[in-house]
Amino acid sequence: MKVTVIGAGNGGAAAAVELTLAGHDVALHGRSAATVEPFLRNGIRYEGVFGEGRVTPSRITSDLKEAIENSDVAVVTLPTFALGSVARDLHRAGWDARRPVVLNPGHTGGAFEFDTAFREVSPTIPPIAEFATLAYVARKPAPDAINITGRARKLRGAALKGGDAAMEAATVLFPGSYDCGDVVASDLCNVNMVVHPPGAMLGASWVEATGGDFTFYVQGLTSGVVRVMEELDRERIAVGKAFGHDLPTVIGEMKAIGTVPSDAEEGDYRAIAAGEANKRIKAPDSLGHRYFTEDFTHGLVPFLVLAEIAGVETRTTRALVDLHGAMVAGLPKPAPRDARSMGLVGATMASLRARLGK
Ligand SMILES: NC(=O)C1=CN([C@@H]2O[C@H](COP(=O)(O)OP(=O)(O)OC[C@H]3O[C@@H](n4cnc5c(N)ncnc54)[C@H](OP(=O)(O)O)[C@@H]3O)[C@@H](O)[C@H]2O)C=CC1
Ligand SMILES: CC(C)(CO)C(=O)C(=O)O
Repeated sequence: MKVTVIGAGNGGAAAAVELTLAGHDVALHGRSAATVEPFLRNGIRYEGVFGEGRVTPSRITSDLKEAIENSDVAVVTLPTFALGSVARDLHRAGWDARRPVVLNPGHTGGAFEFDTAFREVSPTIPPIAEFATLAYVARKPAPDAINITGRARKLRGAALKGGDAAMEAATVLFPGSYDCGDVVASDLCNVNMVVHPPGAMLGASWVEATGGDFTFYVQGLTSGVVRVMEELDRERIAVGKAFGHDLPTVIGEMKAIGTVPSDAEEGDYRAIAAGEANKRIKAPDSLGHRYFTEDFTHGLVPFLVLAEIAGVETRTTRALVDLHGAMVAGLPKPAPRDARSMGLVGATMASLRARLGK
């Protein structure tokens, strides 16, 4: 397939490596010339789950128009606070309603937000599918390199109404991904909104005092953090139930993904620290890190929107969101993914189901 990967950070570089190795014709787009330049010079050096080597995608560019020319499908692999602006940029660059878009990841409400932003600028909408989480655990050790320490074994995805072509493309491009049938189920299985906020919030002073010089799970996932995480997860599962979904615990979901050991008990939240890809993950270096900027405003906030539609009380989630709001007041941060940006102002169960095509 001719595929444009939008985003040249950790996930985008990892996707460009996997898709190129699989024989797809890949164009890689990064918004900054400075970010794509090292890849242009040397290709993408990779190590980890796909072995070691260097790949050179067919095109590497910071020009979006050039990146999407003749492309069959776009894979958006960016921090999810970028999805609204990317939808508008894609339309301006000439992306039309016939070509599918895969959000890898969409996290919670990504497809709703992308769809809403695209509708603001275009009367016709491309097929849109989202993954609940990124297909990888990956970090750039150098500007021209990517270390891919994990690749999701099973990757939950779903498409909005009219988005089947996007989900079909997603399953071809990313083996192991599957259609869980409903965007709300995919939204509620964003593992990052469960595994990051409790430790980030309760460890915030340690983050600020040390600049994140501790391991987020091995050291930071203490008993108190686990108890808050369990409560948050209970609320997520209750919201799922109200929507008719029998969701696994976050540990069950991570077992399927492959980021906690397969023999872990579904209720053993400490098992996250035993996951090979998680063991060395460092704590956020500041309150500007994505565990703070993204997983509250683009994880828990859209989760609260869904909880409200479902009529489920979510006190722990609300407390985390409120504390986060107070803690980062006055700091630069992305606008939250709220009911407006998801196109869900005044939504009811019935209107939401209609939007899903259910
Ligand atoms: N990395 C991982 O292991 C995991 C990541 N995730 C999730 O996957 C998503 C992608 O993560 P990851 O790839 O690590 O993210 P990165 O932190 O690597 O993303 C940084 C890149 O995004 C670009 N970017 C930031 N904001 C915008 C914007 N508004 N418009 C266009 N480009 C933008 C930056 O461009 P520039 O170079 O110009 O600054 C930079 O290249 C996130 O949602 C993350 O939470 C989930 C699980 C694991
Ligand atoms: C894999 C995961 C979920 C672990 O925290 C992540 O988001 C990260 O890489 O930081």
